[in-house]
Amino acid sequence: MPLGSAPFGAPFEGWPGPPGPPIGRDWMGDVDTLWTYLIVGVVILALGIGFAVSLLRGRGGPEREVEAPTRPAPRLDREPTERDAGTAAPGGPVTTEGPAETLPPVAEPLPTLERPESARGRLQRLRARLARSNSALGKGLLGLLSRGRLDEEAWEDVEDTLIASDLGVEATEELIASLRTRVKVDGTTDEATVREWLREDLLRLVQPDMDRRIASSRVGTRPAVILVVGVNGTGKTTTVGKLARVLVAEDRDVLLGAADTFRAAAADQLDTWGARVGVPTVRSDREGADPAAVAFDAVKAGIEQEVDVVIIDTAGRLHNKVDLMNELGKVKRVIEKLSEIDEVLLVLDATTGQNGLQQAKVFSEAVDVTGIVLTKLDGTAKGGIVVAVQRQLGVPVKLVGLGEGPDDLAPFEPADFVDALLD
Ligand SMILES: Nc1nc2c(ncn2[C@@H]2O[C@H](COP(=O)(O)OP(=O)(O)OP(=O)(O)O)[C@@H](O)[C@H]2O)c(=O)[nH]1
Repeated sequence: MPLGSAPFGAPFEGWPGPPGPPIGRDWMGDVDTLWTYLIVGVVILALGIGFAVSLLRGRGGPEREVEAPTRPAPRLDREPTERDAGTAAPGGPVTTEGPAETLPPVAEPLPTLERPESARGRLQRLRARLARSNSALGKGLLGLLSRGRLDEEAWEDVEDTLIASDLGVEATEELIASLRTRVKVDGTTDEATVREWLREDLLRLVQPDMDRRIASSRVGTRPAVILVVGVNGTGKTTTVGKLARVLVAEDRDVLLGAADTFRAAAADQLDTWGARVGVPTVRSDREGADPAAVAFDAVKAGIEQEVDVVIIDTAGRLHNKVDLMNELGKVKRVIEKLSEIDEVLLVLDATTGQNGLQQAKVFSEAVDVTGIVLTKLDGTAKGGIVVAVQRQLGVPVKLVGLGEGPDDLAPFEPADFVDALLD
């Protein structure tokens, strides 16, 4: 068969041709060879295209992984904080549940953490506020006692000033009896001397020997647990936030529990306070969730994350006293399934006077109050409430709120307090 008439075409001129019998002698053999070349060519082409495509896709690889992670990141019930990234100082990074797995990097910028003011000396800084609002007590007493001859009318004025400061009847009578004796024995009304008497007597009434430390160190293998209670509006949530700052300034690793589920905004408020200093908040997304369950979760997280102290905010607004007390009792019982409660802080608004004392009585019936936080002492001339509430409950005032600023909560120091009253 002539070359040009080969049914499936012929090799180009000069094509050496495959080894074997000469072309054209066995056309069936030629066709087989042609098919072999064709198939090999197609396979090589396909492989080449496949390789090129995989190279191109390889360049876009990591971005695809971020867009479509194989498993969602473990969910935190809060905004991520610096601790989640493992960069916070005390206590190391917060761990989350679930098996260790490399997760895609979080692109969100980390919040800048604030450095709270050291707790020491805070009352000194805030002393002027205390002195300003309580000048009626200090200056009034000094003025009365050093004005010369003290007749019955003058002593009645002293008594009225003390009662008006919410010192309470019993403490007022004690103080007047002591002052009368000193005036009688000494016979002097020199202002410096009278100031010193008052200082001594007031300090004695404030009971400087009471233990005002706040449980904030780990107990064995578990964190200290602080429960914060009080009527709504007294400054409870604010106090929990400020207390977290006091403890962070003392290098404590803190975790907050938002068990005030009655008011949804309270959890957000707490979250914000915590995030500012890198402290995580355990909360529920559901308004009206069971506060005992949130408190339980918070203590559980605190144990797992090996923090130093868990502080739990509670609700203070319920339909009636019985509801409130039942709820607090339940929160307490449920926490105690995991841990003892080391501290129950009762927050009282110093401006509410007798009302505050009544609240103190009710709360102390439901939980064992171990310390009092007196808020809003900056806005009242009723510094005497410190004495009255300590006497009524037999527990110390441990902290005082002296303003709305984040570091306006100070450990209560009796001597500084009395000095401020007499400034
Ligand atoms: N002047 C002054 N204001 C304070 C002080 N402590 C708290 N406050 C203010 O009191 C108001 C009420 O505070 P919250 O912390 O929301 O009160 P709460 O007791 O948690 O109230 P609920 O969450 O409704 O139960 C806020 O405006 C605080 O800024 C303080 O020591 N001095």
